[in-house]
Amino acid sequence: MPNDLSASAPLHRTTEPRVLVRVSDMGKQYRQNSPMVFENVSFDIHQGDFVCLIGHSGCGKSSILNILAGLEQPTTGGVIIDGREVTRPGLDRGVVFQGHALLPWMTALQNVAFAVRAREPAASRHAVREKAEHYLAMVGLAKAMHKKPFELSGGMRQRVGIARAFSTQPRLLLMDEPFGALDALTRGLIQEELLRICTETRQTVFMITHDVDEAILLADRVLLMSNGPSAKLAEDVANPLPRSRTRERMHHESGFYEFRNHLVDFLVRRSALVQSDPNL
Ligand SMILES: Nc1ncnc2c1ncn2[C@@H]1O[C@H](COP(=O)(O)OP(=O)(O)OP(=O)(O)O)[C@@H](O)[C@H]1O
Repeated sequence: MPNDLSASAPLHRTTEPRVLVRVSDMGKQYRQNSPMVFENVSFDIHQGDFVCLIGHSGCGKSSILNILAGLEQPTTGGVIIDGREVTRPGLDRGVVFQGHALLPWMTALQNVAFAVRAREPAASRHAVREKAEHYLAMVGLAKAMHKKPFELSGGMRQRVGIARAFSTQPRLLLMDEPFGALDALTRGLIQEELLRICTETRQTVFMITHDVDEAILLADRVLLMSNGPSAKLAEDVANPLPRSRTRERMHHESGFYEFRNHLVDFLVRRSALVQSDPNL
């Protein structure tokens, strides 16, 4: 099983893609005299990559995502996105959290249009509406766009959040357990939609998940964090399955069970051992 922190390019690529995100030697401590939550975290994300971050509760996954979003500052190290250091939130990054965070008094269309307007303040009303409609249709909500959040199911609300994030055409899409609150069937449907959209638009994504099968379906690479405090990025594993994977078929792909066992074994065993022996 690949386990190479220096070579972060996924398998199945012939030319080296452009580095979009560079995280260097990053660490976070929330209070003086408290332990570092995580430290020495370094990785690259290439243009068009879908990268998932997995680790046990409290190892600092959301903190890392919040630093990439510019919502938190790192204690050590930093993040460069497209040549610029991240110091604050920006429209070059779209964020989807577990809670949908939609504006409750606006319809789905108005919620997405609001984000499009923020990105393109000079665009005509017609252009903004067209774009918002396009992204809602992309997530299968063409017929529900005039509904307000309380009139939508949890899965539909999360789709609006995804449409809103895509509508600003971010360089980097950040997702913090976006499907954690959804039932398994809805989650599966949205996961496949997301993978299709990301492949079509070559969207670069950094996503946190607790779900190993979700990571296998979506991620080109899986980053594995050891347990905190002082958590480390222990492994950077390329997904051996081709991008054309689907939930239905991926179990039959060669390498599926080896990859899955590798990830599960990390979570149940190696994540706790990394502190004492980083070679495990
Ligand atoms: N704003 C904050 N102020 C102080 N401590 C914080 C803050 N945010 C996170 N922490 C602490 O940092 C540690 C890591 O939290 P974080 O949410 O990043 O972990 P996580 O891996 O995403 O956890 P989970 O999987 O449970 O969501 C925790 O001990 C948490 O209490």
